[in-house]
Amino acid sequence: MAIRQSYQLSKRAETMGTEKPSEDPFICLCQQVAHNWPPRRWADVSTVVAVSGGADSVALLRTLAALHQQAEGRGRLHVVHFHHRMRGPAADADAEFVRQLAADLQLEFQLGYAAEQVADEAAMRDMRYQFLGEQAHRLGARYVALGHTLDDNVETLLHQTMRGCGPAGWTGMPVHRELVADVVLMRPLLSLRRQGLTAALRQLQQPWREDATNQQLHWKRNWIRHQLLPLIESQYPQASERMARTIEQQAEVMEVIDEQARCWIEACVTTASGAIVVRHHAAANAVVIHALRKLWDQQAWPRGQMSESHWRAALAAIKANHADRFDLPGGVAVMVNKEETVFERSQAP
Ligand SMILES: Nc1ncnc2c1ncn2[C@@H]1O[C@H](COP(=O)(O)OP(=O)(O)OP(=O)(O)O)[C@@H](O)[C@H]1O
Repeated sequence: MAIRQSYQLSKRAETMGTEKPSEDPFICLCQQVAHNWPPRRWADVSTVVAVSGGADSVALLRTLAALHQQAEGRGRLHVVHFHHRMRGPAADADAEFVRQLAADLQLEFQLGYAAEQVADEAAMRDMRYQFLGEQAHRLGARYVALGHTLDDNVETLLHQTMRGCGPAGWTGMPVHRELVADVVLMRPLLSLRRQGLTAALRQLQQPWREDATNQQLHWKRNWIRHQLLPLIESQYPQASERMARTIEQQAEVMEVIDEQARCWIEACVTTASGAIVVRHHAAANAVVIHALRKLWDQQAWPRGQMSESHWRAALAAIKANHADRFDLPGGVAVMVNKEETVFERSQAP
């Protein structure tokens, strides 16, 4: 299988990089990815490709493998799968599927296991990212590539909006960011629709694994994917692409707010271990609330229980002109004086 695939890919590669979008779904996908992330930027350094076995990351792997082969780069592609120790035999089958796919593509394969079982999605993701970062360091890889698509970003936007996030929750996932020192996390498929990926895989006759949880509508994210978005798109064709553009614009707005928040902190805030002291000074509400979130993170104060109304209370304290005293979640005491507001966290979480 490896030889046949290699022949097919190099034959396809001859037509890649041409300006006109190909009608061949796989070549079209390769063109789009090469446009988003030109192989000359990554083919000479090593990349870890995070493959769950799902359609998106399988399409990512097939595409990067084809482009890498065409570019004849000096770097290596390493296929990495993380086994969460959840979902029993189905998870074993995912790992075996990815191992076999890597072997077919004649690529190196690394398998990691979660040290403990955790059901929480965010904790699972943290463990996975930690493993990916460790592997990238160990293998000397410059990039870790993930298979997130435009659909993932739009689903996140809807999810965050309905949970009442602030403006920071509308910025979506970035195309790239630092994962750990010297390793960049890349999302080469972030501007692409999922259906284009599955069309490419069908055309290649490349199977993928259906995640059992993807089929269960009790996870809210999957309800958004399978129920809500199709309903929205039945009335607003192209709604996903439009929402994706909104995400990009919102990310630009957040850059401005972030810069203003940085200046406001510099001008009005003094911090010490366990305390944030804010001299009263007018600034736009969005800037102050964003600055407070940044300050909470700098202090490593928990903000899981800080709802929008708590941030608003903190904002009102900073803008108040009378003495006051109250508590915020996470053991943060707020003391308002005439000139300044002090946020102090003395007790352990
Ligand atoms: N168990 C895993 N091992 C390695 N990489 C993973 C794993 N789970 C997710 N990823 C990476 O993170 C990306 C996003 O994960 P997410 O859970 O949203 O995707 P998925 O629905 O499981 O799979 P896919 O995106 O491959 O269809 C995947 O595209 C893949 O690159």
